[in-house]
Amino acid sequence: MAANNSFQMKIDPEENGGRNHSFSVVTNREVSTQTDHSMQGHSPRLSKVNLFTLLSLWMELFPMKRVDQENDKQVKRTGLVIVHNMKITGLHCSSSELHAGQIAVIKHGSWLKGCDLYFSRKPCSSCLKMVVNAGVNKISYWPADPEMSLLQNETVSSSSSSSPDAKLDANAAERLKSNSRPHVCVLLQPLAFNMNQFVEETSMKCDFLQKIVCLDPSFQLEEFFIEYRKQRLKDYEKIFLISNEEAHKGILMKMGLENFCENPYFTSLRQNMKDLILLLATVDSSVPGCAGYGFHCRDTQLGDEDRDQGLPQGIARHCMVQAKLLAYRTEDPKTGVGAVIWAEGKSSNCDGTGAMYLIGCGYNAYPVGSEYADFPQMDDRQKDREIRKFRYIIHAEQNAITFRCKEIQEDEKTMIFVTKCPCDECVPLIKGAGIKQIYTGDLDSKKVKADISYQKFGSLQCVHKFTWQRNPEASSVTEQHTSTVKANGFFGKHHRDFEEELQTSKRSCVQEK
Ligand SMILES: Nc1ccn([C@H]2C[C@H](O)[C@@H](COP(=O)(O)OP(=O)(O)OP(=O)(O)O)O2)c(=O)n1
Repeated sequence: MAANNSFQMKIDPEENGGRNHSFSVVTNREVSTQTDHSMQGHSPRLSKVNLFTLLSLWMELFPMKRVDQENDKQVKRTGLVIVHNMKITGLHCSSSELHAGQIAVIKHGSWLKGCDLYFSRKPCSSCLKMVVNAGVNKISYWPADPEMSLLQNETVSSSSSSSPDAKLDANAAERLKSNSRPHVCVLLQPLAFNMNQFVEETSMKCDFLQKIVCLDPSFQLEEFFIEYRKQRLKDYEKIFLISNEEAHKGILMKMGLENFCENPYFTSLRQNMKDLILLLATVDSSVPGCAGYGFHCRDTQLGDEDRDQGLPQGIARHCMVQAKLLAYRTEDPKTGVGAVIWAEGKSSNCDGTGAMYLIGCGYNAYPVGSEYADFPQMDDRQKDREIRKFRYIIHAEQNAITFRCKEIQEDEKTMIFVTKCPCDECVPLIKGAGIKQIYTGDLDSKKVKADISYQKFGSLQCVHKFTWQRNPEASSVTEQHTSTVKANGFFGKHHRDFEEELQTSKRSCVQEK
């Protein structure tokens, strides 16, 4: 068994006849919707499995109201990604009243049949039995402290270890795992070679940070970025990694993952986890939640009421980071773009995302089913227009609209978050689809290139544009940065407090002066 579950081995649980294996690790097994191949010679890209895992972690951090944080301390907040036919059909997180698995059952019901579920924590037995019953295909979870926390915790009555209930729950979950039809496992893949370095470089060059540089030439980009990421990394390691290795092994044992406790598997497991956490912290830092910048509406035609329809900055940033993660699945050899569409329902619902629910998401890629080298890949620098990529690549927004999992309702607020300014091909699509708000960067706005131009965005009417820009009410970025680092203010705060502070203090839409 130990050899079969080797961390270094390429394991296909289905081929192994091992649907019920206690765990499996898939290494170097790329799963793609579109061009199903490794794109040698191109920038490294995220595997689907890692993208879903990262999104599940990120969903755990969806900005929440303070009251939700006072939840039962034994139950950890959990993020969840629901995938059907390798396409994301749900992004959720637990709320003060409901666990992520319960929300999945409420929101998706029998549509869960055949889906793969990625949890940011091993779900408790109550959730596990319901999603197993719904006929899901696969359940993957992040191998740290489970939803029903097994960590020693001062808030838990038993002082020496986890509570008896948590232990009973771990045993029941283990039994459900072993006796159930779906494959319940830990799916983590090593990142592509140089992936973290690539993400760091592209994050610093991204439209959001570059806009700050454009508007404030004294902005110390690198210094700011490194410091901001350091803090995010510290926060996320605290949430998603068990710092004490022995405690981590103890939890893995209790979750039935004893084979992960042996070396070299344990070291590899932790390294994979740390690499993914670093990637998350880096991507998060490319849309920084301070420095006086945010998504603001500068449409002078709008009244105050319309401008106030914007999302709290913490939520807007959160959705943009989702889009940024998606962009690292791009098939464009040069420019990765991600898009995610959310809608706000009429009333707040049971989900940790409040009234917001996912409509669809995507990244720029060649048409579904195409193979690498089926289509041209060159850009404008190539004189021969025949071999340029632009007429072949499907844009992030186009994929998000095409493969949406829910319909866009005329009477609801639907919002698209896209990591790059929508081009002239996409602007009419977004408007025609009934999307009411666009959150994006406008660095490329008004640009005209030979095969792609960004002229229509500026004059787009009837869709509110929330572009990344300086909040006119905030002090300069340099002042803020210096004072925050010196005073250890924002930087020293826990991410959620920080998000909350942003939400309450700065409502988004502020007219550019
Ligand atoms: N809102 C947008 C904007 C662009 N794209 C995609 C379509 C192409 O895959 C790629 C084009 O990006 P650029 O306009 O930046 O063109 P290049 O990739 O050639 O880069 P540049 O001209 O900046 O060097 O991005 C997208 O999906 N959604």
